[in-house]
Amino acid sequence: MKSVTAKEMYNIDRKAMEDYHLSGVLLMENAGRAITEKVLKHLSKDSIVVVLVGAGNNGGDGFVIARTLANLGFQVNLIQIAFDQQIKGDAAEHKAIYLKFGYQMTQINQTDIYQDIIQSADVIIDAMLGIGFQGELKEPYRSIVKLINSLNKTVIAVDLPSGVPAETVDGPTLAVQADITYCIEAPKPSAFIERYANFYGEWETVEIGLPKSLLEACKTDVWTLDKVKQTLPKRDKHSHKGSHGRGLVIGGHKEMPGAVRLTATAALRSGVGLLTVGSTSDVLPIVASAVTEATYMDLTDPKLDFESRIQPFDAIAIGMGMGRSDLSRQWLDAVIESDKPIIIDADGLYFLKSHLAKLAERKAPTILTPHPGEMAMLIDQTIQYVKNNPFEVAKDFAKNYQVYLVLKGAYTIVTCPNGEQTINTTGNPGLAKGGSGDCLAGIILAQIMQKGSLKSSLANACYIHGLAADLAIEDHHSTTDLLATDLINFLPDAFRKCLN
Ligand SMILES: NC(=O)C1=CN([C@@H]2O[C@H](COP(=O)(O)OP(=O)(O)OC[C@H]3O[C@@H](n4cnc5c(N)ncnc54)[C@H](OP(=O)(O)O)[C@@H]3O)[C@@H](O)[C@H]2O)[C@@H](O)CC1
Ligand SMILES: [K+]
Repeated sequence: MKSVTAKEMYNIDRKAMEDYHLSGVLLMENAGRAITEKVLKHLSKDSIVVVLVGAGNNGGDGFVIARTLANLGFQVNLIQIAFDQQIKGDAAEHKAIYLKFGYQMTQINQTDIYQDIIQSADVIIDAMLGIGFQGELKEPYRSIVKLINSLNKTVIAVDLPSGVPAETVDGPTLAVQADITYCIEAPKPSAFIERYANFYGEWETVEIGLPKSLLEACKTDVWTLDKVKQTLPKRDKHSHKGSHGRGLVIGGHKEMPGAVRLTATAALRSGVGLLTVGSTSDVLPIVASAVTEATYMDLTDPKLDFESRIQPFDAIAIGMGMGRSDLSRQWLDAVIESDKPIIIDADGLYFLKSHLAKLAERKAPTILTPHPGEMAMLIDQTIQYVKNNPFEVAKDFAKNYQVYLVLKGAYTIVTCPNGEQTINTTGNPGLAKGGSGDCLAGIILAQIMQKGSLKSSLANACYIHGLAADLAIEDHHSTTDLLATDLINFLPDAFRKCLN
């Protein structure tokens, strides 16, 4: 599945019309009918349906939905939130068909009755504003949105909840609070941005007959189980431990020995061939007592030649619980100078700010795994700015510094140095705890050393991390009690689901 911006959607629409001779009226009919099909699940034969229709093509979809439902015998009230002269093009054609069928509508200037009609609804269909919405919501939409949100009705949004932009806009958000949104062909980026996502309620896509090749050409993938099944490498019968990568985890200090332990265990559970943990002499025994399958490297040993000791490894993850000592800064410097694929997390990101310019020159891939706070620190912005503009922030950063960026959040976004992005949809609020990120670093370390593209390895790692948490809360845990250790215990179930 793709996530498609408004600009991309308008382009697809235009090409569908120009190159494939699919008319706008036909696409609107398809959209309206596809959504009606879904709406039927929410109706009983006595339901009173109110369809709110705006001035643009989102409103055009509303005319088709109202006509189709009325034609099936449902009691439908259509309110046109626009003056007649504002309804143009394809929407006007469908309005004419609606009226030709003999169905009634209420006009926007009939203020005294339309509020009562909205209040009488069992189900409200919001076909007021879609991807053409820009800026701040204007009247009369503002008052209508407030009225809808004050009522306890089933609200179904067409393409987007009105008031939610396809992508971020500045200013406060006033939008329809939908129970479910039926997204035309693809969810728009705002479905994955914290400040807008809740307005969608649940969301599902509907197919309206646009050529698949046009959608597939869009750059942002919503990573689904199908994608994971297609791309997650299966182990070859003749493989040996050397075929699955030799990983090094560097981190931990005496006040935080658990982080590397989580990373190491997660890496081992995620398919790494051989794993070494490098840490301080006081941390190593604590980790070693819990992680039997790893080997260890004392990074505080004065005789250690760090540069030569990291040479045999295929990839390195650094930063988890590492602390901010001079020693850890030196480890990070050496790791950045190396020609190894590296994952920089947590305290490693703290030191990274002064090294950013070096990243673009690295010969091997660099993967950064910031949460929004760390991202904000790296770009001198507020956390809110990062959360409001995650796609743009991640893309600019990944392209500028030629890194793979895993921007963590409720929907973790993986961005490649060429700007391609994937959105993760697994995971739950149980992950909002110390230790979750350490596990993710371990899964990533293991996955990037397997076959397949780096983009799919990273997207799969995020998917499996979230899936383990989702499976953990199915029967055993809740989002309140879930610990990172529990997540690791559910990695076997997650892998089995993805590999079978
Ligand atoms: N292939 C596809 O994708 C297909 C897409 N289809 C559908 O078309 C939809 C896109 O239609 P669209 O381009 O006409 O825009 P739409 O969302 O109806 O909004 C335009 C209206 O909003 C108004 N308006 C804007 N900002 C506002 C504000 N702040 N406050 C208040 N009003 C504001 C603006 O008014 P204006 O600024 O012009 O005065 C104008 O009247 C899409 O989401 C999907 O549902 C399907 O039919 C078939 C194929
Ligand atoms: K809408």
